[in-house]
Amino acid sequence: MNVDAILLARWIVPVEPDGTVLERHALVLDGGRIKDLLPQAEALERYQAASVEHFDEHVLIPGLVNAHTHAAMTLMRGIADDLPLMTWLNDYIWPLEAQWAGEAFVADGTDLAMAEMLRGGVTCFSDMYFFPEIAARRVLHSGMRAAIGLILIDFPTAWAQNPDEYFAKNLALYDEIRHAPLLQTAFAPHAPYSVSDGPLQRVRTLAGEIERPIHMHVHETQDEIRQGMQSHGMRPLQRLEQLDLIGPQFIAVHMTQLTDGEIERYAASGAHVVHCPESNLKLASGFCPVDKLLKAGVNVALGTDGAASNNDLDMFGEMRTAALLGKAVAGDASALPAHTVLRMATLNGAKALGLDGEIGSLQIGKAADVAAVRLDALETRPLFDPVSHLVYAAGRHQVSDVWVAGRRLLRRRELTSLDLDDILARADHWQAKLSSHSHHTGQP
Ligand SMILES: CSC[C@H]1O[C@@H](n2cnc3c(O)ncnc32)[C@H](O)[C@@H]1O
Ligand SMILES: [Zn+2]
Repeated sequence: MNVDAILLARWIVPVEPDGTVLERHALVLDGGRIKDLLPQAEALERYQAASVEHFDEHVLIPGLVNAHTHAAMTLMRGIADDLPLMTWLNDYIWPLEAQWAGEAFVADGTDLAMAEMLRGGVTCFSDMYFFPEIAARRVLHSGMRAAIGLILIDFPTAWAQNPDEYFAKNLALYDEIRHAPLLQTAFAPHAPYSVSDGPLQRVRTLAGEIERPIHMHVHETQDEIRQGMQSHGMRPLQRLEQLDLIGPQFIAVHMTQLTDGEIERYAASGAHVVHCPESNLKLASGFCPVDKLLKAGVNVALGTDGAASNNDLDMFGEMRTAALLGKAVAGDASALPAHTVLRMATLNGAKALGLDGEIGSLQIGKAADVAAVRLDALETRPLFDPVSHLVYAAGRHQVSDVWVAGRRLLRRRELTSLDLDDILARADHWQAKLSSHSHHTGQP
């Protein structure tokens, strides 16, 4: 039988149904999908491929899913460090965004983010940022897969002046890209402290009607809880429950402030969590009780958050931090073992986005979203367990190749769809512009 490609790999970690590591197997790709997964000799006997390639020092894994980011914020990497969330947002980030975050900023920042993510094995990301139609256009150009946030916030921005305009633009964007095979949309109301009840009720209704997830920052800091108690007389999660938002379509990002009762109710609701450990650590926001959530049955995915609070989009780093922090928070070295964390960074992200039928594991019939990671570097020798190395020892620079829907977007570390020199030149241009702003405002 004729197929597009056979990838002969030293190891393959399909992630589903369990933590099995397949040795010297072949991944057969055809028409953008995984056609087969079988021992190498059998693959070469059964299939004639346009391309047969050896990955003798590599492990093939499902493409990583960055389940929460603000892609264009790469252009603000390192501009406002060492601050707590609300000072960071109110005094630095929101004023900068008010001045600079227009169409060109979003296009250039999203390209920079996608170049960084592809070189780190990420094939799919869930984005939340202004001018989402521009991000969507850039994602289409790159060949990556993404869930584009249909954003909503109470205050006027360069993108929309009031809730009616936010909804009109979001629904027009949903309509425009609903048939693009690699693009999804998700409602993205910013946070409980920045979106009022009326617009949230409208999100609830629309999300039910057009069957889209709702992606929101929730319980990020203790301050958010205090403010919620003051303004609404209840904790933000309870308010969202009363607004009937919490259910299988809901994706709460951060969740560092949770009581045992809230964990129990959240698990029963079928809603998802995106854990962003590095952003939480850098902003000193708090600790998400990941082990408790997983044990309660909550689907917990992994995200980097934006590059202005992380300060990178490195899902390898995020996996390592999640594993180490998860153990410390649980007070249990057996919490968040390596395979669980790899699953959080792949299948759980896909599940949160409603894409687990399509991506997240190397299962026959799923889309061919794959990353090849070289494990012959001295930093990953000797090797007893490739999954252990992926989470605890490997770095993103060991990613050699990446495919999205069978299209090779990274070939031996070279980007094939994005022009790196041009992206870097545009990053330099924004560095110059934003530096003048910093001087003007006296910010660091
Ligand atoms: C409405 S577009 C997204 C909005 O979110 C801001 N943002 C980035 N990181 C965080 C975070 O960790 N918590 C809350 N808000 C965040 C970003 O700057 C945009 O204004
Ligand atoms: Zn965020």
